Amino acid sequence: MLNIKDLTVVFNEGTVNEKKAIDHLSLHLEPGDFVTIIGSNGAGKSTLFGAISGAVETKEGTIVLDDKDITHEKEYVRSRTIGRLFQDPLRGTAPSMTIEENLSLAYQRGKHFSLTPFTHKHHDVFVNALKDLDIGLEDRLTTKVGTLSGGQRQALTLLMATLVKPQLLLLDEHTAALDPATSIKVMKLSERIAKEHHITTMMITHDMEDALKYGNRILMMKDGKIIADIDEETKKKMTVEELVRKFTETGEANDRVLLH
Ligand SMILES: Nc1ncnc2c1ncn2[C@@H]1O[C@H](COP(=O)(O)OP(=O)(O)OP(=O)(O)O)[C@@H](O)[C@H]1O
Repeated sequence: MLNIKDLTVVFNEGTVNEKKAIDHLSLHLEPGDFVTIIGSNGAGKSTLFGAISGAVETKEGTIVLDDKDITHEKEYVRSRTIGRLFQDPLRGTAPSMTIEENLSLAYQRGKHFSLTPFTHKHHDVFVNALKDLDIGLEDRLTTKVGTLSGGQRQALTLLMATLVKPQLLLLDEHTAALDPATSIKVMKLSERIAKEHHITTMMITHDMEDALKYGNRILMMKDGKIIADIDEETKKKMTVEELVRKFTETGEANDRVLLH
């Protein structure tokens, strides 16, 4: 479903600040894969998401999603089929608009007509989707999103990214800024939504326990390359300590490697 071949991304090319952030990286994902991505600061994890979502330019290589070459497709076009969540819960929702207005915008994504007035049919879709989130937002459709907590906002962003099923969901440390209990809730929600709708998902995390607990494959990155690719069977048998040891052996451990 996702096929990345020989991908290279270079920042500030030809200057003293030139940086090869992704270095001839190749990767193949199957439909429904949930891949966790680990690697220390500067390994190139977010840049990889940037290249896939079109936020950063690809210098070399190809990115093919469901048989379509999207390597040089504009970011706004890709955003119709690729959902992306960031660490900051303030990104991804419009604070001065209500929950219903935000969901309406998300619902129109990928459709070629402009905004239509909210209908009762849409209203029911939103209420049911919010009920399913189970965080008490279903009775608050007219609440302005800016007044929600970080966790509620991130859960809403997740819902918005998946209301119309994306081809690919990119989660970039999307629970890192939340308190531990809320983080677990949003993480479980992400896993459930991905599973129920069979959404191919890539998730960056610095939490080794989460990297093991969620998904069916782990990728370890260093210097813009994938240096370890752990399959489902190996992952199932692996302990957090073993994963941390593997991480340490590569010289990748730093103070952002979290153990609970
Ligand atoms: N817009 C940019 N301009 C110049 N250099 C950049 C830019 N974005 C990232 N880089 C550099 O590219 C390298 C990879 O950065 P990236 O943010 O992808 O790493 P990361 O693995 O996501 O790190 P972290 O865990 O800290 O988020 C780093 O050396 C970073 O400084």
